[in-house]
Amino acid sequence: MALNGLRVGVEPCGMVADGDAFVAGEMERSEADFAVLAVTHEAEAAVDRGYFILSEVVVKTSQHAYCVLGRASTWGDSDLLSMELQLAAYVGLKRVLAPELSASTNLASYARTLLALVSNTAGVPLVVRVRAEEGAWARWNRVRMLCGHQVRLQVALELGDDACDLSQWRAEPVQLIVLPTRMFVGNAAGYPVLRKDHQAEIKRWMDHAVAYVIRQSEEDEDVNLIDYVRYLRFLAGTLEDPSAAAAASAEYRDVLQAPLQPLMDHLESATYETFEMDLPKYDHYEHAMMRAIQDSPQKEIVLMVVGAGRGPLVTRALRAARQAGRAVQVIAIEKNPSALVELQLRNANDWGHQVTLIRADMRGWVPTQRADILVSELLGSFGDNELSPECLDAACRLLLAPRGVCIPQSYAAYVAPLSSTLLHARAQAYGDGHGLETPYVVNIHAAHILAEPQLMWSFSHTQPSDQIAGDNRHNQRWATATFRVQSPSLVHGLAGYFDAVLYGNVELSIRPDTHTEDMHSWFPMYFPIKQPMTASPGDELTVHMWRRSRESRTWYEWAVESAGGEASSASSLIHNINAHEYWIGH
Ligand SMILES: C[S@@+](CC[C@H](N)C(=O)[O-])C[C@H]1O[C@@H](n2cnc3c(N)ncnc32)[C@H](O)[C@@H]1O
Repeated sequence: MALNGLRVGVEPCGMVADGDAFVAGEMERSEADFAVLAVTHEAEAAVDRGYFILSEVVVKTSQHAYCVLGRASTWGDSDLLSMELQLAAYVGLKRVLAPELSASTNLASYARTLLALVSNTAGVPLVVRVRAEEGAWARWNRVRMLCGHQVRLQVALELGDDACDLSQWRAEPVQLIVLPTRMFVGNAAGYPVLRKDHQAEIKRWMDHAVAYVIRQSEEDEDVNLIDYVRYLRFLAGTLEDPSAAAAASAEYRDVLQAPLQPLMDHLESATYETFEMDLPKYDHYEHAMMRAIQDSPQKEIVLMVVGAGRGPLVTRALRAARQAGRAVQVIAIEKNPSALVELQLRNANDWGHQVTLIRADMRGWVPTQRADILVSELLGSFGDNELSPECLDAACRLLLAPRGVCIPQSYAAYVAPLSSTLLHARAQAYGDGHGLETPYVVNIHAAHILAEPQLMWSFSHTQPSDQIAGDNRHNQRWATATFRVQSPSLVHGLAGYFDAVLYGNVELSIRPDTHTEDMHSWFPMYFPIKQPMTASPGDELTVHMWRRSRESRTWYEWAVESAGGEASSASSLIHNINAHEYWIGH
């Protein structure tokens, strides 16, 4: 089952005389959701006249506007295109297909016409038709750059006989996948089907918010479009159901969220509830605690959960102790006073009053006895971005016994360059135009990750507590990583990930290649860059990243440089210098 509802349209070959009649007749008979129809009959005479006469117009009324995608006249008079767009806006068409962008198109003049059109006509986005072929992406990229990344320019990608890698198109505003009928072959019963490689490609797109257009090729004038429409619906029906975790996170696809600040702010009960639904995360914690309890040389083990929230790790600690068959005294420390109310409730109802509850900031509480095992979950999407290093340094100094263990033992942050028109546009629109120098937590979907993520830095909590420095300078970092670009791309920023060693070989990861199965607590991070950067195959992209700290603030700064030979090197700004847009409060 597709995560997004499948919408299939038909585009008849040749001109349709009456759009309304086509929609009510052939389109409905083909079981399509919409039709692609010319707006007018290329009526150049209308330009001098200043208006269209009825016989020149295909879509005459707004009656069927909801199920018609307009097609502009072939390249020619830009005044005619302008009149067509006005008419399209008038009858309420939601989009208009622009003439094809091909190898023979003069890109500058094409871009100028499109930009003039979308700048003049309020409300009707233009969809640029491109064939998926060598050089197509570079042409589109030049046009959208010339148009200043206009968000009302979108893409209709027409597939052809050749199979080519379309992953870079997933970072683009592709609204339509066009399938000419000549791409189909006949099966044993004579019905149209797609080749295996085309099927696989179409299925990949079915997980994205695109619609499909069956374009009737000239040689297929007599075919029954209903067979093609039904075949696409059949293909969608063969998709596997998404896992529960994928279904739960689907509604957050490409939604930008400000990262949580659990140290500076007090979280709400509903936020804790969302955390608690991620059972695989707590299973891993329970396993790590059980192993640490088994390995402990102490007779009576003291286990502290620092930052206990509403208590899911406390429940798992008690279970781990039972499974290990060892006597464990559990102490829960939480600074959020409201969460402490729920902790008391659970202590009475579920834990038989056996847990000691402390309302305190772990950085300042002095215990009467120290912990043999100190458990926390203070991890953000970039590992250290919820200030786990700052909190655990202090907690290890104050609370941990000399040979005690900290769960997690260590965690590391990774980045990869990313292309995503959608994420960049959303970051640009975020926060009154200040949104491009701040990171976001986002379920990254309409994007192309340009290379394998690389390590930026790590933090470890395995050193003896008396060797942890009292100031925070040792938690500052500066890292550089270089990536080799494989395909022509427009870099819109960085994807950030983390992994963590909880204890021994019990690990958590949100890196795409090592992601902990079905864990959904953490979406990746997106660090935008203000000005997207073009990169060509073979170019090197160098990412610089800083973790800086001063007084009660910690923040990241980041920059990207590209080098493709002397003449084609470029550098982004160093983003968020001195925390001027984003910081994490201590
Ligand atoms: C990400 S939540 C995890 C909560 C809980 N362990 C869970 O798994 O649902 C982090 C918790 O740590 C608490 N916290 C953060 N910094 C703290 C500090 N310095 N001292 C005590 N609690 C802290 C927050 O209030 C929050 O409840």
